[in-house]
Amino acid sequence: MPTVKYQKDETVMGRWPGSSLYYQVKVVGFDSKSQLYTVIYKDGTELELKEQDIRSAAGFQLRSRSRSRSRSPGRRRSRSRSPARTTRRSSSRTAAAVAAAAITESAKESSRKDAKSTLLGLWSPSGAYFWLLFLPAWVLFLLLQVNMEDPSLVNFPPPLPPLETLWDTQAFGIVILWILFQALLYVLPVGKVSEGMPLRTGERLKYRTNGFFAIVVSALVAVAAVYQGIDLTYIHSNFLQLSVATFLISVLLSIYLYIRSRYVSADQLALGGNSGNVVYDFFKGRELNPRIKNFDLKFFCEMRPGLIGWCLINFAMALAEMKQQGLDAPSYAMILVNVFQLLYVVDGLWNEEAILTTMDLMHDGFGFMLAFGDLVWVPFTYTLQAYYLVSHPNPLSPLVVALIVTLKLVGFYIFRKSNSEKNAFRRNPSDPTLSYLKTIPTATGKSLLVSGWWGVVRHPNYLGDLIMALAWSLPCGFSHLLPWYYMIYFIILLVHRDSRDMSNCRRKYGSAWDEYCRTVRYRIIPRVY
Ligand SMILES: NC(=O)c1ccc[n+]([C@@H]2O[C@H](COP(=O)([O-])OP(=O)(O)OC[C@H]3O[C@@H](n4cnc5c(N)ncnc54)[C@H](OP(=O)(O)O)[C@@H]3O)[C@@H](O)[C@H]2O)c1
Ligand SMILES: CC(C)CCC[C@@H](C)[C@H]1CC[C@H]2C3=C(CC[C@]12C)[C@@]1(C)CC[C@H](O)C(C)(C)[C@@H]1CC3
Repeated sequence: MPTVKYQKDETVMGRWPGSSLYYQVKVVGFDSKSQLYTVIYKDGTELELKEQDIRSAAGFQLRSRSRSRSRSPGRRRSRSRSPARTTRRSSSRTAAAVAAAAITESAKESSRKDAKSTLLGLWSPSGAYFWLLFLPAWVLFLLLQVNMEDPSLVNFPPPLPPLETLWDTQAFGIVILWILFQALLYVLPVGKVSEGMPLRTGERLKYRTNGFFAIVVSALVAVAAVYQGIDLTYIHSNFLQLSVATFLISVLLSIYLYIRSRYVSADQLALGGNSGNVVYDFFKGRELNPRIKNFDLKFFCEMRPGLIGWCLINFAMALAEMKQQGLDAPSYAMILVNVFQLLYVVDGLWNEEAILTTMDLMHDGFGFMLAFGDLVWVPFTYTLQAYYLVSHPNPLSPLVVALIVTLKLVGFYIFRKSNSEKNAFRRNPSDPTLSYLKTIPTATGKSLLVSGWWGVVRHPNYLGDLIMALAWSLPCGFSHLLPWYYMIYFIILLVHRDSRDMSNCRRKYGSAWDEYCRTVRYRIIPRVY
């Protein structure tokens, strides 16, 4: 290739199509007719790139550096502290360092865009201050409401208990013991070891996916505790204290996560949460997969203490209902809420491997938002329906029970089938059992499903999840808005996640994504949204 800019076998930086990310690639050829270079990425993906999407490795690094230098003094200070950056500086000519520089620059650029452009500034730096204060206050508000005879949004401010009663050392100890117990179950060499999706470095992390084992052991321990005379209704009567203790743990964990993220190499950072704004980055999380040896903190927190805790709390609420209302068995409504949510959690743990292809695991950093979400938000707000039923009975006829069960099963079917279809396809695109599905190839080498569940709407799994959420609220009746809180929150969460995912996919897949959106027109509800 005598007249072309980049030579065969040269190592250069190639732009990932549809994104602003540059990765190290090797030039394998040039087609003078189309004026396209064929390049090969480290993971073996071969693509054709235009000259303007390629930069020389050395030039790229010089540009990245000079661009960063012009930034705020705050950022200049942090440069000299981070070991990742020290590595880059000391071995500036190595290809790995150039790749790290590229990733840091892209991560920052993507973070800055993210920080600027999202829904109502929700995840903007100033939004982060708001959410940091609002989320814990909102949980407190809900928990104070649910105990009232007539919970209502207009009870504002709800009567606050004396501040000193919110702290309880015993409650703190119980939460710590619970987390340690779950950690112990997680590290036991029982169950399968699964591989995560390839990281930017091409590496695949290993995860012990023994969540089903963990919930079975936890259930046996809970039942044994009841038979030993341990009063689990303690959870109901000390709910506020338990939630405050867990909140404190989530804050300490987030501080630890933020500090450690300052010392990891650039390729371990998530693409969001690295804007340079401390509060925003603390909130969104900087490190993609924080691990202590093989112990994956994000995976553990997302799948274990909060999720299994949710079921334990529901069970305790059923016992509290029997105690408070003098029943021999829980009410139909309480049984439905317990069984439905238990099924949801058990299904998540049974298919634990599938979590490895979700947005949180693949793309999001681990910071306050997820730590708080996993440890506090899930167990203390997703249990509101069961908590509500303890003091607000809602008798159901067998016909209504049958209708609600049918609705739940329909939702569950859509949710499970669609998630399994995508998970199986992402893990093995040439899986013979999926060969009947139509796909669109993308420039990244990955394809998009355009038939089957993912051809009905762009997020069939959200549709199933929403139908299930409806079935969780119906048993509580229509007297108050509070048990419908989950449904309302969930609509907002999923609509926001959908739009976040849409823009990420557009950035990743470019025109192939547009084609997918033209073919599959609706996002979550066929013909409606
Ligand atoms: N209960 C709760 O609080 C709660 C909250 C949130 C989510 N969830 C549930 O958690 C599950 C995971 O949700 P998620 O938000 O992580 O999103 P998801 O729908 O599991 O994942 C989105 C990703 O799937 C891939 N994808 C999208 N369209 C595709 C297509 N046509 N063909 C192949 N791959 C495609 C894309 O990633 P790649 O192309 O990069 O693979 C996209 O980024 C869902 O079932 C959701 O309902 C529950
Ligand atoms: C407002 C914030 C505090 C929002 C925090 C969001 C998180 C609580 C959720 C984000 C992804 C969610 C999720 C599950 C639980 C809730 C989240 C962590 C999940 C583990 C529930 C069980 C399911 O089967 C699931 C594994 C599919 C699911 C994955 C995503």
